[in-house]
Amino acid sequence: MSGNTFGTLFAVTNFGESHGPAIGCVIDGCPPGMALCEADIQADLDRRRPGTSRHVTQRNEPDTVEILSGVYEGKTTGTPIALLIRNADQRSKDYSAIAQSFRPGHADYTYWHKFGIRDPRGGGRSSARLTAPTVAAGAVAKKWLAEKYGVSFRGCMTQVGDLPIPFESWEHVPNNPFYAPVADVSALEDYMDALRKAGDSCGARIRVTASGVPVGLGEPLYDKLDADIAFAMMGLNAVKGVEIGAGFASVAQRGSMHGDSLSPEGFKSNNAGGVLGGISTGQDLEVSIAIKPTSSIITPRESIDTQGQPVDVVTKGRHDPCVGIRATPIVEALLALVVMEHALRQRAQNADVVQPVAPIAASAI
Ligand SMILES: C=C(O[C@@H]1CC(C(=O)O)=C[C@@H](OP(=O)(O)O)[C@H]1O)C(=O)O
Repeated sequence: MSGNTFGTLFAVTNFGESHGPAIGCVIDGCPPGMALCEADIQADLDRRRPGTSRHVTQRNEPDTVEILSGVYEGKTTGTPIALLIRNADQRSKDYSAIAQSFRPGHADYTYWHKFGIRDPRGGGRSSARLTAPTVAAGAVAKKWLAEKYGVSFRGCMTQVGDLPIPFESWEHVPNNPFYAPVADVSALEDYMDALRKAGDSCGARIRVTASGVPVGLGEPLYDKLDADIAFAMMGLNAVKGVEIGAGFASVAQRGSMHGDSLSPEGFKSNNAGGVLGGISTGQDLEVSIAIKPTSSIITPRESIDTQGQPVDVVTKGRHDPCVGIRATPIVEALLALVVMEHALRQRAQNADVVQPVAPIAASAI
């Protein structure tokens, strides 16, 4: 294994580089018989694609998906589904000045040492552009999970840099370029405009939830549902932290408060984030991630070149001052891939298990 395939039963192999001819993925293990067309996938790709506001990279990629295999007469056939997204707007000369040096905080340094060779154009394989195939695969998983179990996914930005974003309503999320759950995003716009002017970057916190997840998904020990969620999230570029449910706040909670009380009507809180003992409770899965500031910035920084000599690094080109702004659809897709994998496992092992007590309905909290 070389780290390019996610999942076993629903295995997604990602390929390509930011400035190569195309990027994409092959999904092996999608159940047959599901209606699937490009439009089902394109909607999520359009939510992630670059160049859609002044707050993100100005690289203009249509990110049009082509289904090359695995679908016949509009239905999945159970064979590998190959999804292709052509690169259309590369500007590789922006990278010539830093081809022989390392951007502080970037994978340039580790790729060079690991492989002894790297494609420096647009970050090559380490580019955030490689999140597009993840979103495409996630859209396929989301569709199957919605049709089979009624699972739905949504996410939002809850902090940009040092500016917390209060939660007002999910309704606002599709109406602004930040995926912020607030009606008025002027404070976020001002924050990002000032940051861009300063030639700097910032991090973000993203929340993602899955609703309607059946109780019982996950494994007791090494493949816990929450462990796999953390594994998936840490596989996303720039992620430095993952929280499930109350997360780090649970350190300061008392047991009398943290444990979610049960009633015949449902759970009374969701500190567990929808997972107990590595297995889904039927409540919403609640995940938050911390994304670091983008490493490609125009502010000069101290570094070294490939000969070990000191250099000042200035990154030219078209970059996201906050990669978190476009992260929400990616994080939803990753959660969908994890739930898909565990839903297929559960179907394989426990489809005939008779519940001694019917699972309680997910609470309305
Ligand atoms: C193109 C995308 O984002 C890119 C992510 C990226 C990086 O280094 O991660 C660098 C930039 O690429 P380039 O310099 O090649 O234009 C971004 O524009 C995308 O998300 O589709």
